[in-house]
Amino acid sequence: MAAPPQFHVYDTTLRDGAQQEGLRLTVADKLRIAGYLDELGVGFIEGGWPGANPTDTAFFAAAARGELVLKHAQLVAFGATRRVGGRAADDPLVAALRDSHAPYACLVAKSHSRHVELALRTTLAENLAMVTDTVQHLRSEGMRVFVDCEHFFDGYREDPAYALEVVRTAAEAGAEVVVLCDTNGGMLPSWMGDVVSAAGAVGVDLGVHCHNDTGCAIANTLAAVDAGVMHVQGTVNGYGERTGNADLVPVVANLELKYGWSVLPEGALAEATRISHAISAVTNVPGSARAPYVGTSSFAHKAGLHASAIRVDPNLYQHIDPALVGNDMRMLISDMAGRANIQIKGEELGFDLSDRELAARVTEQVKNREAEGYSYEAADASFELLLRSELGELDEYFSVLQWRVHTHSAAGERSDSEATVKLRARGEEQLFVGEGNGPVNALDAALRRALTPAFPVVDCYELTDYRVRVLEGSVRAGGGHGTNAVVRVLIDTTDGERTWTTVGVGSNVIEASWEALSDAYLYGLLHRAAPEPAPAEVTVVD
Ligand SMILES: CC(=O)SCCNC(=O)CCNC(=O)[C@H](O)C(C)(C)COP(=O)(O)OP(=O)(O)OC[C@H]1O[C@@H](n2cnc3c(N)ncnc32)[C@H](O)[C@@H]1OP(=O)(O)O
Ligand SMILES: CC(=O)C(=O)O
Repeated sequence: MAAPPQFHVYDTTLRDGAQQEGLRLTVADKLRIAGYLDELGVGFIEGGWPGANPTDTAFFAAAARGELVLKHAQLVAFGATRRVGGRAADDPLVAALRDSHAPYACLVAKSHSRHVELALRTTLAENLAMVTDTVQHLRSEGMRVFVDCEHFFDGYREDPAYALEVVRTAAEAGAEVVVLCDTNGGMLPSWMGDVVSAAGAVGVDLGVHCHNDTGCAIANTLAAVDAGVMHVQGTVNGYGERTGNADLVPVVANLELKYGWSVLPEGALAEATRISHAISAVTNVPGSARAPYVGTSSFAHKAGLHASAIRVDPNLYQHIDPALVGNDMRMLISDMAGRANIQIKGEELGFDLSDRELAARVTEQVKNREAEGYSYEAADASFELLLRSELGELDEYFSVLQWRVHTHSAAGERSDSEATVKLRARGEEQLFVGEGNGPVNALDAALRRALTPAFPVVDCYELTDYRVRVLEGSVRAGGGHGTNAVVRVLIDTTDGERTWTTVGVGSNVIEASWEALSDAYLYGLLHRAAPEPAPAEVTVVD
């Protein structure tokens, strides 16, 4: 089934999305995001509210200067109907829409009689006059106009005749699409159809704009599509005021993949994951791992039974092929793994685990170690070390003979730490001391110094994240609690090109950190890009 020819996708990430708590966009951010939205292939990009704040005004000015070149999308300037009792032609915010140079304006208009009386503090007739005056004025200035009917669904439930009158007024004044807004986000999917159908009787193209306060924004948007709207609004990653707006990516993915409609340019949907993540990087709001279609967990499989079926056919436990949205299947290793998880993951890492007994042995090891507190799901690098060790393929790049760390602190002074690491690498015993502003930092410094003569590459390894979790009642702690509990440490390390995660478990944070740290160096050495030059001469310090 093809989408109706006039159907289009309208993005409001830069306007309603920016109304999210904690989200603050600069002009440069907005320009970058607009570029990504254009790559996604949306039909319209609502860039902000010119005249309402300097950033949005500057964004439209930058776009008009040619700093934003859109291949697919049309730029829309958002604003409101004119002030009560005034004239659209004299209204400074309406003037800012005209001056935005955007080809389209989208006007928010009140459509709920109680809002007109209480929030706008005017008559129902004056609100209609504000709609007519503003739409006609902008049309006469050459702009194309959409109207967002604020609180339409709540207004319809309370005073259907007035809500429909606002839709009719906007259409008669020249609005091309009248958008029904669930501003407070209180609707349910089964309530949408009747209301949209009633508005459909007006005879103008309708749109829908849903908020997620009932957790139903995407479902409500699709229910409105089923009832005949021709325009869907939403934001990438569901950004927006309170609980957010309808997340546009699952909306378009559902339309393309479930309805079979072509609503994006060919091939664009396969960029959805990259674009969603790229926009998260600009907004600095981490994307949800469980976001439909594009989350890092969207096609991650943990349960053993799932994995065993996936080994036969991945689609037995996936609703689509993840490649359709540019995502990947991931196999997780945990105490819920069965042989199949281990085999799939092992094969992914390049090992032959077809031997059932071998796979069963690794599975048992994983389960036992997870019971002690290890978490392989988050530490792929440690899983690979465990696997290599079980397969007898773990090269001993170094063996640690001894390590210790001291922390000195005096009242009122910053505490300093000193660590000593003694190890054997390339046949040489080395003893190095490292200092740091904490015991883990000192251990890292000592280990790095001890390894550098034999493996200079370690100098470029950098610890980028360090997470500690106290595991109350783990098997290893014998059910210990509080300060007697087992500690799990996860360390992310990078060599500038790839990043890997290792896990350590111990009865204290230093022991756990040491395990995660030394495994991080070992994994890095196993995967170093080029063979090391001949070991430098070793000088023993201490
Ligand atoms: C549902 C939505 O999310 S719509 C988008 C909402 N977004 C924003 O509000 C962000 C940008 N807003 C702003 O920067 C400011 O609110 C401005 C510049 C628009 C207005 O600021 P101020 O002039 O200081 O007014 P303030 O924000 O206190 O009140 C809004 C005014 O607009 C009026 N108003 C509200 N909706 C409308 C409307 N659809 N059409 C015309 N006027 C409206 C209110 O009645 C109020 O009027 P008053 O000044 O006579 O009391
Ligand atoms: C217009 C808009 O953002 C709303 O009604 O929610």
